[in-house]
Parts: sequence; structure tokens; C-alpha cells
Amino acid sequence: MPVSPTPEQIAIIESTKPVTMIEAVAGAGKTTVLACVLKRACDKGVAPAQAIALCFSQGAKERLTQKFVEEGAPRGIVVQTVEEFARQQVISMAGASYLDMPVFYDSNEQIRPHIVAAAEAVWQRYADAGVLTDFDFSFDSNERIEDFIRLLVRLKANLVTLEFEARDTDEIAESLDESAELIAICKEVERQRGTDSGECVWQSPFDHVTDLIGLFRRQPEAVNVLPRFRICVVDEWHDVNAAEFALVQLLARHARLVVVGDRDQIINAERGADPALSSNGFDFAFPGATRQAITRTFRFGSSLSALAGAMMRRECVSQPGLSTRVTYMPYQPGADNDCAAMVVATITAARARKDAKLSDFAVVVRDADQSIDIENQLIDAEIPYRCSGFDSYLVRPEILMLRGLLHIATGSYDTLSGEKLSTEKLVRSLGLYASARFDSDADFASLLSFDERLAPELKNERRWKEALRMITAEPATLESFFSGILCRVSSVDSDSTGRWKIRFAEVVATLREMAANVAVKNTAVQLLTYAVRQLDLASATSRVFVSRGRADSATRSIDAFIRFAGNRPDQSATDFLRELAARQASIGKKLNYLKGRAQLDLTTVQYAKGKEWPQVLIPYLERGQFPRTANLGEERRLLYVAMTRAMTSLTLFEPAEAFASRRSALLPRP
Ligand SMILES: Nc1ncnc2c1ncn2[C@@H]1O[C@H](COP(=O)(O)OP(=O)(O)OP(=O)(O)O)[C@@H](O)[C@H]1O
Repeated sequence: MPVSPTPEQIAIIESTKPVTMIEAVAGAGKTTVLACVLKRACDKGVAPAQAIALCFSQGAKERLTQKFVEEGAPRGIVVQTVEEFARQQVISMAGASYLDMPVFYDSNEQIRPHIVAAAEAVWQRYADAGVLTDFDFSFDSNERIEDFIRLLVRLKANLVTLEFEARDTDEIAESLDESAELIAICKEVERQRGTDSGECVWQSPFDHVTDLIGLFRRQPEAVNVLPRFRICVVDEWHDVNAAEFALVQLLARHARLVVVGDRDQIINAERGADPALSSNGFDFAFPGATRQAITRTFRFGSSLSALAGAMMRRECVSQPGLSTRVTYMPYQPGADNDCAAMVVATITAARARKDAKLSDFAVVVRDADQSIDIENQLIDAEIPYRCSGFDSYLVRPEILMLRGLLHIATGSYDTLSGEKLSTEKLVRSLGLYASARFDSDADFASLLSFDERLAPELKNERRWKEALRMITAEPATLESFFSGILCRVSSVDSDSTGRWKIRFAEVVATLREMAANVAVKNTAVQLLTYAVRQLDLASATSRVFVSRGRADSATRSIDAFIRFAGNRPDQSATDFLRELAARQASIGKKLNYLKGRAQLDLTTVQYAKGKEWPQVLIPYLERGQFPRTANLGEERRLLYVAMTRAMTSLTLFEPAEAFASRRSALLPRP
């Protein structure tokens, strides 16, 4: 149903000013107004394909698309994340021969070898030139790789990488307060990628926009390949970084531009979102731009406005007539599943009172690993749910790897039969943990015989696909594939990787003996605990994932999974595998059957941004859980985003009075 716009909103919708910025609090109708602006433009003769709506996340894209339907905007308007748009333009530029088609990467793990190679090359240069340095050029720890990628993303977001050719390394290093060696390695990564010659052999998602801007600087006529829109709107404008800003400026040369944002919802500082761009930077780039305001929120009532306003120290006013109940629900931190149990009890009670439909609820967690206990409780209570923006814990790599170990240990594969997708993910997860690389494994072809006439860069993926085809057809081959291929020490493995593979294979061999020993009943939890301890999975996990946050989250997932197995102290590994398969199937079945309607959303703050639900529940408001980092400004904005998703009811789960010292410092006390 379309809304009836207020005079403030009508002024924006009717405006024909070339550039407009709207800044307003959460729920003020910014996304709604963008949909109305586009509808109005199309009513006045703009063809839908000449209109584009850009945003910065998949969640925001879903929300925009939904709003277009609600406001009756015509079909055919382009709705994309800036990253998607830029990637499509890279493909068009390649089609128009302005560059060669790059290989697209989608994970940091794929970038790792390039960083290692670049660091080695720079080290060699320093050594050849006889330059003495204390800098550690080894990039074998994921922490260092992650820090490096973070720096690179920041440099790209700020377009510094485009100055590499023209500026001296020491000068850049000094201006950024970074070491010259690090900047030299950044330069080398870009050089090996072919950025200086415009080749860009491979691109990560964070390269698309910068590479485009670089191309336009080198070959200005390539700009003509960009599509010409008559109107361009941008949602969540405060998330924009300098590179994206430059791209939007190019689009605005021919298009009317309307951007909307809320400075308190910047939760993407890591990818270079810079408040300066949406304040002075905007006025500088678009002199004479119009600024318009929407002063009230339409989403929630005054009790939540007061809470959000106090937390962010800004005025937050609700449209009259709205009411939102804010409830604080105490739980016992640390006690087994108490917070998760309270969440599920709250939902069950509201449903019993017939207060709300299931699809009215969203449980918004700080990070995906907080979902495990909640998922298990929801499954036990037979409440259908869907994980939005992340995978259910049952199919995360760290858990699939453990499930894979149990399959191999017990020799029981019946639950994998016919489960092609899960089996593939499981095999890849084992490969991830085993540090398997097939690209330079010359013996691989003889181990799995198939056509090897392939370009070298395709071999790794092609070999994986062949292995997956074999195992999904015959799951019992997983055992020999694991010990014979995944854990086989190859010539490219470092000493430590070689040792790790041998250890991995030994532990799994012991697990098989334990599971086969009929004299001692080895339960699922015993096998898992043995594996976790013997493999030192916490350290292994921090080697597997480049992102520290992702590794921490995986380690917490493993801990929660072991606790879950521990709640079934007598269950055999085979029965445990069957139970997991049944749980996974129950989620899948409900999803298909209900087509996403009658189920609650279990989601993360990042993914919830831009969305809304009548009933929002935020669990784990305790120190170490929310906030999780020392960046309290960012943590506060995350919580602001989470709580302002609520319409009629917000429930905040925090430690009970007896544990008051463990409560989150983010929430203002009433
Ligand atoms: N004029 C209006 N009358 C009634 N409801 C409205 C009006 N404008 C917007 N709304 C409703 O207010 C809610 C919030 O709108 P919207 O999602 O567009 O806000 P937003 O400013 O984009 O929020 P956020 O910044 O949190 O993403 C929606 O339910 C929307 O339908």
C-alpha cells in the first residue's frame, strides 16, 4: 500500500532540482521518498530503464525493491548495489575493448597468494639494493593478511592507489603514517595485478569501482560507455566512500541526483565510508545542491524515539499516534542457553496471545555466531525461521568440517546421499581446513583421471569440480579423498602446512579407530572434543579465515556446536549426524513449503539495515557480545540501527540485575 506523503515529503517528491540531499533519522521515510521520487519521474516521462537506484548492501537492495512495489513504481527501474553496478560496467568496458576481462575474486582467501608474492618481490628488491630494514616481510599469519587487506581497501576507497604511479612511496607512507615497506607491498600487489597498465588481471569486489575510476583517468573517452540515466537516486548515502563518490559524480553529469542518508547509521567505516563526503565534500562537489529535511520518524513511537535520541545524543521525534513498547528482558549470562531460551519463550508467549504473526518477528544478532543457540531452541520449539544475510550454523564451513570428520570417522554416509549441495559444501569445508591447493599439484590428474587440457588458472577450480562430482555421486569416497588427496603433502606446501596435513590425517585416523571400537562407546561429543583438542581448532581456524572477526566468529560457532553435542551426552556419532540432517531438512522444508511468509527472520545488524519489523528482539546485550570491539562509536551506531528496525515492539535482552556489571555499556540506563 502506498503511503500518503506529508507536506515535507511532497516537497521532495515534487522537486525538480538537479541535486538534492536528504538527511533524516531512522524510519523518517527516506527509502519511501526515493521510491516516490522515481515513480514521479517515470510518471513525468522518464523511461524506467533511464532511472537507477543505487545502494551499498544486499539488504538495502531488497528493501528498496520492496518499497518500489509498495509505492507502485514501474517495473524496469535499475536497482543495484554500487559494487554490482561497477562490476557490470567493468564487464561492459571489457566488451568495448577498454580492458581485458579480469578474473573476478569473491573471497579474501583468493587474494592471499598475491600478497605473499608481492611481499617476497619487495623483500628481494630491498635485499638487492642492500637496503637494511627491520620490516617483517612474512605474510603467513592471517592477522597480517587481514590488516594488509584492510589497509588496501582503505587506500582504494580513498583513491590513493591511483596515485601510486605518480607519487613517491616514502611520501605516500609519510602522509598516511604507514611504513614505506607496507606501501611498497601495496604498490607491488597493484603492479602485479596490472593496474598501472590498465590490465587488472584479477579484481576483488573492492577493486571494481577504483579500477573503473582509474580507467576513466587513463582513457577519458571510456566514460562514454557508461549508461546515461536521467535520474539517479542513492539510498544510505552516508555509506559512500571517495571512489564511489567519484562514480556517482560521473552519473550525475547527465542525471538528476537525489541522495538520502542518516549520519548515525554509518556502519561501514572499514570500507572507507567518510562523513566528510556527505557534508562539506558534497557541497564542494555539487555547489548549489538543495538540502531537504524530514523531521519525524514514521516507524516507531516516542518511547523508542526517546531511547534512540538519548543513545545517539540527537533529537529523534516520532510522528504523533505511533506507539512502540520497549521491554527489557533479563537473563542469566553464561547459564546454558538462557538468553536463547528467553528469546524463544518471548516469541512463544506473544504468539499465544495472538499478538503477532511469525513473519512480524525479527531476532537481530550482532554477529552470525550468536545464532546457534537461538536456532537450536527455535527448531526444538518447532518455530519456522529463516537466516537472512548469513548461513544457518548447520551449513557454515567450520561446522560442516566437523560434520565431515564425523562422517569419515563413522564411515556413515547415508545422510549425504542425494544431498548434492550440502555434500559439496562439506567437501570444500574440509579442503579449506586441510589447506588443500590443487593448482600446482602435478600428480592430481593421475589420482583422479580426467581431461587436464586447461589454462593453469582454471585448474584449481576444475579439479575441485571433478572431485565434488565424484563424491556427491558416491559419498563413501570421501574417506579416501580426504586422506589420499586433501591431506597429501604437495610440493608447494610449506613445512608447517605439510606438518598440519599429516596431523589432520592422523587425528582423523584415530577418530576412525575410536568410532570402530565397540568395547568403548564413543559418543559424538567425545569424538568432537577429541578432534577439537588434538587439532587445536582455535588456532587452525585463525589460519583458515583471513578476517579476524570471521575467525573469532567461527571459533565461537565451534564452541557452541560442541556445547550442543554435549547436551546429548549419550548420543552416538551416527545418530548425531542423523539428528543434524533432520534439523537441516526441517528448516529447508519449511522454507520451501511456506515460501518465506510464515517464518521469523533471524538476521544480523548489517543485513537488517534499511528494513523494519513490527516485533524486534535483540539478544545478548552484554559486554563482549554487544559491544564486541573497542570502537564504541561504531558499536553504538550498530545498536542504533538494530533497535530502530522495530515498529510496535522492541525487546532488549540483557543480564539480570544480579549480573548488572556485565550489561552492555551502550544502552542508556532509564
Ligand atoms: N507519509 C507517511 N505516512 C505513513 N507512513 C510512512 C510515510 N512515509 C513513510 N512511512 C513508513 O515509515 C516506515 C519507514 O520508512 P522508510 O523505510 O522509508 O524509512 P527510512 O528513513 O528509509 O528508514 P531507515 O533509515 O531506518 O532505513 C515505513 O513503514 C514507511 O512505509
